[in-house]
Amino acid sequence: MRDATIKAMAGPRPVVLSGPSGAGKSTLLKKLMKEYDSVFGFSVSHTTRSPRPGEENGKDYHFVTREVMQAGIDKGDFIENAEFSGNMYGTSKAAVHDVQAKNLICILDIDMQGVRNIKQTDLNAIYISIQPPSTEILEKRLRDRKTESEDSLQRRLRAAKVDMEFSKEAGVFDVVIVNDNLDVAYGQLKDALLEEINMVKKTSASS
Ligand SMILES: Nc1ncnc2c1ncn2[C@@H]1O[C@H](COP(=O)(O)OP(=O)(O)OP(=O)(O)O)[C@@H](O)[C@H]1O
Ligand SMILES: Nc1nc2c(ncn2[C@@H]2O[C@H](COP(=O)(O)O)[C@@H](O)[C@H]2O)c(=O)[nH]1
Repeated sequence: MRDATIKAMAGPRPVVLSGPSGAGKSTLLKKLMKEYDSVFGFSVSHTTRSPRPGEENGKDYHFVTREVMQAGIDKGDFIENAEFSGNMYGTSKAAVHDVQAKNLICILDIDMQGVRNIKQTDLNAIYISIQPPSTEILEKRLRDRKTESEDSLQRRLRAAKVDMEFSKEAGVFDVVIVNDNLDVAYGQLKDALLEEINMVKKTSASS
């Protein structure tokens, strides 16, 4: 079992969104956070990749060097960390703590290595996999997003194949959503989280 420091902040169950790069995790979670801004809070990960146009340091990610990230890992500041497509990514204890301290549902957007590692903590998360309708559509979405070099795109597509198999493993995910039509997928995501959403709304109305 990994470090259980986070357990002390027991509140609503965190939500882990995972799935191939380009499947639509950020798109869905941004919609969710817009509709329920007083219910969800985003766990801001650290990464060594460069910011994309429009991404803000401290909001989308904490953009750091490998040296800074490794020092934080060595100090025990991270719940989990992974290497993905040539860059380091990780969830700090502070990122989750900051959201839970506000009594919000903490959303983590992490890859499958992160899922495996978070599963070994006391976080008691709800695990949701966002999958693309097909690898062809995934590739088109990633290309159209225009954020990746050809090398990064190919690495992400290779990782996607493994991820798509991982999503079929029994007992890993509570819900698997195929993000074909965005509105349908968003409806399924809301349905999966309805109980938690209502619980947080009820708690904040009574306090
Ligand atoms: N249902 C959908 N139909 C068509 N396009 C979509 C749909 N969902 C998301 N997209 C588009 O696909 C692209 C990838 O989506 P998004 O960036 O949300 O993926 P992601 O899973 O968060 O990727 P990453 O893990 O790399 O951050 C974006 O350009 C987004 O606008
Ligand atoms: N294990 C972790 N994976 C993470 C974290 N933050 C993001 N991610 C995943 O990385 C890929 C690529 O993200 P991108 O923003 O460069 O497209 C994607 O699958 C994310 O889910 C993290 O803290 N830990």
